[in-house]
Amino acid sequence: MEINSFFKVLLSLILIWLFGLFVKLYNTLIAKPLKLRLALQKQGIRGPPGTLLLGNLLEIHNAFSHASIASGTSNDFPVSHNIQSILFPFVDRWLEKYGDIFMISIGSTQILGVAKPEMRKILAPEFRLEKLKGMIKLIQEAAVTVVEQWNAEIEKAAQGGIAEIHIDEYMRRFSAEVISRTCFGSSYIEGEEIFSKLTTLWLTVSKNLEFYAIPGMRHIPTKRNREIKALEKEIQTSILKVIEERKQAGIEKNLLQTILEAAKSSGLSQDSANKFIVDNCKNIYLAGYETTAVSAQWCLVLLSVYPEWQNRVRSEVIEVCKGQLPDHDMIFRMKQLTKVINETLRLYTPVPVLPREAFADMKFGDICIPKGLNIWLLATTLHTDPKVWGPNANEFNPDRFENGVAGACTHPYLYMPFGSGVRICVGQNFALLELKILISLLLSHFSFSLSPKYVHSPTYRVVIEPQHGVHLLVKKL
Ligand code: HEM
Repeated sequence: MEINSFFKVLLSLILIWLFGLFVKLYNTLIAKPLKLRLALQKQGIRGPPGTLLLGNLLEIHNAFSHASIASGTSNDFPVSHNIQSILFPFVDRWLEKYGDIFMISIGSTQILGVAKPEMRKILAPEFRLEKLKGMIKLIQEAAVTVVEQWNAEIEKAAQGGIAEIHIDEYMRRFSAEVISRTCFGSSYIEGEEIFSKLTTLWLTVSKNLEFYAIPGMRHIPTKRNREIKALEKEIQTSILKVIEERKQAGIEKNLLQTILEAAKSSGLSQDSANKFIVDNCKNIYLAGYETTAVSAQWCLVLLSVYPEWQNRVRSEVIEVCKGQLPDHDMIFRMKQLTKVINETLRLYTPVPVLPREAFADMKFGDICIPKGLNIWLLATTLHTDPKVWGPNANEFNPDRFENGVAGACTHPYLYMPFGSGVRICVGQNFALLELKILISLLLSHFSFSLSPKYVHSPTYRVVIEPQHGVHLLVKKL
């Protein structure tokens, strides 16, 4: 009898739990998206029709899978750099059909939010100008290492002083070394394991990026989700190991120490403090690693395709640096280099979509944004819109930045390689410094052109990157 009532209670609890789960799923997957859609429809905002549960997800997925790759060898490099039409053709279609603002539905979870808002307060001062000046030496050293390695490759090649260099790993190592040393006081070798696992994590997540936008998708125990979980655990262990080693070595003042102090003063339990530390370290590695490496790759590709610009920037570097390593003041004076980097980040912006979620009802101009709505700012669309940049919007023309960003487009906020608003990239100045020092040093030592092996095919795997990597023919000057 007692056992019977025990099972009855258990059954009732299970039923209540199942009912709760059903209500929650119904709300998240059906009621909430429908309510948001209706609120937008009432204001005349339209979009492609989608299915009840998946919205436009399958359409986006198919478009991604069949996106035509802009394949072209070094000899037929496209004059137009309209990567939007290659990578996000459906966006072009929807813009044409539904206007500048359209709605799509794919659920509401943001999957790769890079830093917690409260960490901004801690991180932002770490990248202030005076702090950056202190980082220059480390960046210079990492850039000099790339020069030495390329020199060694040229010596090895012995083909009239020209080497074919696959630059991807060099750019990644440079970026990783700079972040490891400036932010964490460890060398790339110590952090190598973390970077390689992060890259694997990155690639695993990016295989079906759009599906992870569905609420709860990450928690379903699929094979891929289990792989992701295992990798995250390994990354956590590796980061905690580096932190422990740093502690024992008596850490100097660096970003890691700032994060540790913030965790200590937050009054969190040991487990939560560890999670806080690991999350933030992971975010810095993720946010600053691939983005910088891939920007350097695209910049070198474009300088190879446009030798007149390569010569123009090199002349400037030689004139400003006079054989010295580029420092902060010299970098400030390099106008041609700044223009080329700006143009690279416009056409091949590494982060094409900036997601935002409205935490409260808000109004933008005439549009009422209901609480809970996800807003995606499509940087690639904004960066190549002829209404914003003029009829040559898809061409490489660094001179458009002659009078800065404000002079190049109809509104400076429409240029957003580093995002915009309160969550703008905290590492923006740091990244620009890294890129300028590296590119100017490479230009003063080498000339380069695209190797016949290079195939131009930008692809989107969390950042926009060259699908088959970049091979350059590099000659010592
Ligand atoms: C060319 C290189 C880089 C590009 C293109 C880039 C781009 C971006 C973008 C688009 C965002 C999102 C901003 C928004 O949502 O408005 C972001 C956020 C962030 N970036 Fe970067 N980034 C680069 C390098 C770096 C570096 C080197 C670091 C640090 C070492 C860094 C640290 C961060 C952090 C911490 C955030 C999160 C800020 C927040 O959410 O409050 N980034 N970055």
